[in-house]
Amino acid sequence: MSARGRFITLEGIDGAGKSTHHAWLVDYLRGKGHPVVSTREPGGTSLGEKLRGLLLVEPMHLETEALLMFAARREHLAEVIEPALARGHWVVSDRFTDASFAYQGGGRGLAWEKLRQLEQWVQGELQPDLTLLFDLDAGLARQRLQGTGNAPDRFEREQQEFFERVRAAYHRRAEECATRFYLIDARLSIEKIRESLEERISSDC
Ligand SMILES: Nc1ncnc2c1ncn2[C@@H]1O[C@H](COP(=O)(O)OP(=O)(O)OP(=O)(O)O)[C@@H](O)[C@H]1O
Ligand SMILES: Cc1cn([C@H]2C[C@H](O)[C@@H](COP(=O)(O)O)O2)c(=O)[nH]c1=O
Repeated sequence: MSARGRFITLEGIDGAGKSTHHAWLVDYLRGKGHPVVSTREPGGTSLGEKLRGLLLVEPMHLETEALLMFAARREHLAEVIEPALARGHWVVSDRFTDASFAYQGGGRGLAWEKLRQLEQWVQGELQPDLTLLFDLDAGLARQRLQGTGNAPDRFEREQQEFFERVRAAYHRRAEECATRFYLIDARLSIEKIRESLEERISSDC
C-alpha cells in the first residue's frame, strides 16, 4: 500500500497571484516525478464546476453561499481529494476551506463557529499539509486584476473594504492553524516568489 499523498492549498484574496503560482507549482512537482492532481475550489468535479457557475454569478443569501461552497467541497473530497491522497498522489488545490472562513466569515460576516461546524461535518479531521497564503494589499490586488482585462465575477466586484476584511480573516486563520500556513509576500516579483516556494517545498520532496 502506498503512503498517503500530500495535500497543498493556495489561498489569498482575488488577484494575489494564486493561479499564476498554482500552475507553476504543479509543473514543478511533476518535474520532480510526483504524480499530481491539480484542482480548484469551488469546483474540481463535474457537479462542483456547475455550483461554481452559480456561485460566481447568482446573488444569494449568505448562508446559501456558505452551504453551496461546502456542498461543492464535500463532492470534491469524496470524488477527487480523498481517493488521490489514498493512492499516494499529491493534491494541489487553488483554494479550500480557509477561503470559506476568509470570504463567508471575514468578508460577509458569517459566524466563525458556524463555519467550524461545517468544516467538521464536511471534512472531519482532514486538513491540508501545507497552505500557501499569498498576502497582498487589497488595492494592489485590484490593480493587478484590472490589468488582466477579464470581466470581474460576483466576488471580484466587491468593494476594497470587503477584501480588507477577507485578508484580515486569512491572517486570523493563519494564526489559528500556524503549523500548516506559509505566508508569502505577494508584492515580490514572480521569480522571487518561485524561489521562496522552491525553498519551502524542496524540504518535502
Ligand atoms: N508577483 C507578481 N507580481 C506582479 N504581477 C503578478 C504577480 N503574481 C501574479 N501577477 C499578475 O497578477 C494578475 C492576477 O494574478 P492571478 O490570476 O494569478 O491571481 P489570483 O490570485 O489567482 O486571482 P483570482 O483569485 O481572482 O483568480 C495576473 O495578471 C498575473 O500575471
Ligand atoms: C473556495 C471558496 C471560494 N470563494 C470565492 C473566492 C473567489 O472570489 C471565488 C473563486 O474564484 P477564483 O478566481 O477561482 O479564486 O470564490 C469563497 O467565497 N468561498 C470559498 O469557500
